Amino acid sequence: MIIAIDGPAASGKGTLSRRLASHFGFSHLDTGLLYRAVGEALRAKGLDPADEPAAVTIAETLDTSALDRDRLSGSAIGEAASIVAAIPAVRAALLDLQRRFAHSGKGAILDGRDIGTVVCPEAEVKLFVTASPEARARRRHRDDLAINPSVTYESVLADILKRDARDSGRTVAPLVPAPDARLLDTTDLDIEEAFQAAVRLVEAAG
Ligand SMILES: Nc1ncnc2c1ncn2[C@@H]1O[C@H](COP(=O)(O)OP(=O)(O)O)[C@@H](O)[C@H]1O
Ligand SMILES: Nc1ccn([C@@H]2O[C@H](COP(=O)(O)OP(=O)(O)O)[C@@H](O)[C@H]2O)c(=O)n1
Repeated sequence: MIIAIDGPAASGKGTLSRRLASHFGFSHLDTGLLYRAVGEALRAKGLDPADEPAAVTIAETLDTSALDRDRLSGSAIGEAASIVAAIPAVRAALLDLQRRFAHSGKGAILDGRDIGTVVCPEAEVKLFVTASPEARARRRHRDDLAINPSVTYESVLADILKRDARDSGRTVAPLVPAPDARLLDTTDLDIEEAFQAAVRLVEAAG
């Protein structure tokens, strides 16, 4: 079984995916880390994330064995990820490994922006996880404060809105719910409530 989980920044996709993976004994791939790793590699070389040939070369030779959310978190890398993610050849270079992961075991959960629409349109379960921009910014702000105590809620909200607009407005694999996705709005749900709601949706899909 393949479970596709898509949604905007800080909606709770990763938290939900990890819990569902452990509950159902499925493997999990956080596909945002692929784009973050490409963005971070460009930054580390002092290159512009919009440098298309360099971004494509990095994506084609990416070492996916060492993707670490802690190392790749942060809004600057998120922003770079969103810029490289709008380059069609970068997305093409990362597609095959995502599809192989999805079909590699008895069950896989992938979370990202285009899992239900492009990577795994055949997924048996598709969830589009969302929450109000303010709720998402509050959550991400709490996380970011641990790294940078002076970061403001307003700047986190602005970053999230800018990234969502770029992700939704790009021509290739935009952030949009698959027509057959179930919507899960977590604005007024805590982590446990969101998890229980997701389990019900997965079980209802068989
Ligand atoms: N339903 C929820 N209620 C409150 N906080 C949540 C909820 N879901 C996730 N979080 C918290 O919000 C932050 C962002 O969640 P995360 O799973 O990383 O989102 P995403 O993967 O969509 O970017 C994390 O600190 C997480 O613990
Ligand atoms: N399947 C995916 C996953 C991420 N991405 C891009 O990668 C960026 C970072 O993704 P992420 O899932 O790590 O971001 P957060 O939701 O954790 O903030 C997104 O803003 C998208 O631009 C994508 O285009 N397609």
